Amino acid sequence: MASTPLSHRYPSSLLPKSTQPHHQTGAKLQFHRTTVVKCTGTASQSPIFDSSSLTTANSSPVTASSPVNLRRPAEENIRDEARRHSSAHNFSARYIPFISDPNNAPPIDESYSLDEIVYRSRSGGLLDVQHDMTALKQLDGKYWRSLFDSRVGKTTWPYGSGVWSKKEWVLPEIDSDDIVSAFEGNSNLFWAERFGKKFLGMNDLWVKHCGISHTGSFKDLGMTVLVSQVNRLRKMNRPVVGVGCASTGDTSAALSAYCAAAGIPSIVFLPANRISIAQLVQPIANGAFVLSIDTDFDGCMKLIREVTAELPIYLANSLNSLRLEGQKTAAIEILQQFDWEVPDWVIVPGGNLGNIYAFYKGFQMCKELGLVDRIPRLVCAQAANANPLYLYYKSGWTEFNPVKANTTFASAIQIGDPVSIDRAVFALKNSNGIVEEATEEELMDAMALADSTGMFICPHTGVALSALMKLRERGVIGKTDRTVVVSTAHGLKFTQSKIDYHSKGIEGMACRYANPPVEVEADFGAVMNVLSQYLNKGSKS
Ligand SMILES: Cc1ncc(COP(=O)(O)O)c(C=O)c1O
Ligand SMILES: N[C@@H](CCOP(=O)(O)O)C(=O)O
Repeated sequence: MASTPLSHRYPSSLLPKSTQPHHQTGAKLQFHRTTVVKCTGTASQSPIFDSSSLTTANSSPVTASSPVNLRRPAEENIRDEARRHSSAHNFSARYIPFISDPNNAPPIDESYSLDEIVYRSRSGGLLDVQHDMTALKQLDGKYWRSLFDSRVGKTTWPYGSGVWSKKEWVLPEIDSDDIVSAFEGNSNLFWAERFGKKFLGMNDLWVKHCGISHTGSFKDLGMTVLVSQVNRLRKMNRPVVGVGCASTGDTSAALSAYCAAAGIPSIVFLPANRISIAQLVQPIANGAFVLSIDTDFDGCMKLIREVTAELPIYLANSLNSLRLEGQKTAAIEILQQFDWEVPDWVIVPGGNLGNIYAFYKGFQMCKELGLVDRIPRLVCAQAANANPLYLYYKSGWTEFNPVKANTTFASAIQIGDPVSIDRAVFALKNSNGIVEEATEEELMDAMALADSTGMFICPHTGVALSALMKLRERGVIGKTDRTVVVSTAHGLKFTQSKIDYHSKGIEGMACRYANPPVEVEADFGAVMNVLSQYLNKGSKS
């Protein structure tokens, strides 16, 4: 646990501004609570939801007959407006030790306020954010579904974000004023019609495009939560001089962007020459302090853990369970996008393994709170060059050994010693899950095939699609099974790998689906020749 007395050693310019009036510095927090929710029943009966209100999610009741003022006063911005509509609830959350075997767990006598700076339990294990489920259960599944549905696609602060539209389940106690958001989430759930039909004989295949996002990856979902909490801690005058992470390129991009938006210093440790140029330039452009270190991701992770134990730099990797609270909203969003029908399978590419647990947690919370009656089966897909979870799974969960991760085109999951291994195993065991792997050729071919049907995916999504292809081939995933593949980053971050593939420039790889450009003279006849050759081949459907 990082402690605070180091603060006096740091320049005051790096320390947070003075305490805001609405915060206390102790563990118990004070909010603008006007009423306490005691009701059960549906959303329309609750003080935090009014179905007749066009500006839903306000606490001030607006009935169908009330005059509804659709525009806020000109001098007000959306934060001011949110301040006027302070929510009323009694929801809360805290850190507890992560329990991998609830049947054999001792009673929990250890917990921490989310306002404490703590990443590990007393025994050195992982932590988990535990919500007050009793309070959340005072409202039924129908209520939560209506509330979340009412907030989609609006500009109401902060609910216009796909993450903060589920605020009560994420960080219930944070003041909306402290939230740092780019209205992330609400990402497209793409019906992969042509890919599904052509290559898999499937008609109900979907790709959740989490990478079509503010910084181009799913990391935005977790980072808005973490940076918002840091913003709050700094307003509480906690000595957080900056926020730091080790990264394979996406966590660093998200961290630097959200910190820049909030005016908080960010420090990123990157493995030298192991991330794409697009990912490298993101933190540079956003003003982060960028260290390019001559080691791999696991080496960077070790260093950042040591550094954050010494200095008041807040750790932003998914070891910090706050991140997963944001990431889990992608699972809730998938259910929402299917009108609360549960898909059969969800396939997630895995590296440091926080995300697979976040998906499990999101689905499980929806089940526990009555929004749905089951959860999907989860598949975690790894690159064969960085496959410690796959090997563990294949051993029948008997022996886990970290590996030395080899170079992979799926560079963001080149991780050999995943921090969240216990969380991932828990998620897979409790969802009747499966682990698959993909070789470099398999993942690059899958990416090329997906792109040829109109997507533009990253190699990690290629890993997930390749896992799907194998599971279809073996008949594990059926033709008509509703299946969601989670796309984790934007393909534009990984153009070099696509260039290498399409120019057939990868040693030892056939690049069977390469589509290189044809060089031709600036001459009508020459152009006509190549066109007629192309057209005679017949356009492949
Ligand atoms: C693009 C991309 N896909 C997948 C992953 C894997 O996520 P996780 O580390 O949570 O397993 C990462 C990061 O690790 C990533 O950046
Ligand atoms: N792919 C990640 C690796 C670190 O994962 P995290 O979720 O633990 O931060 C990255 O982009 O850095």
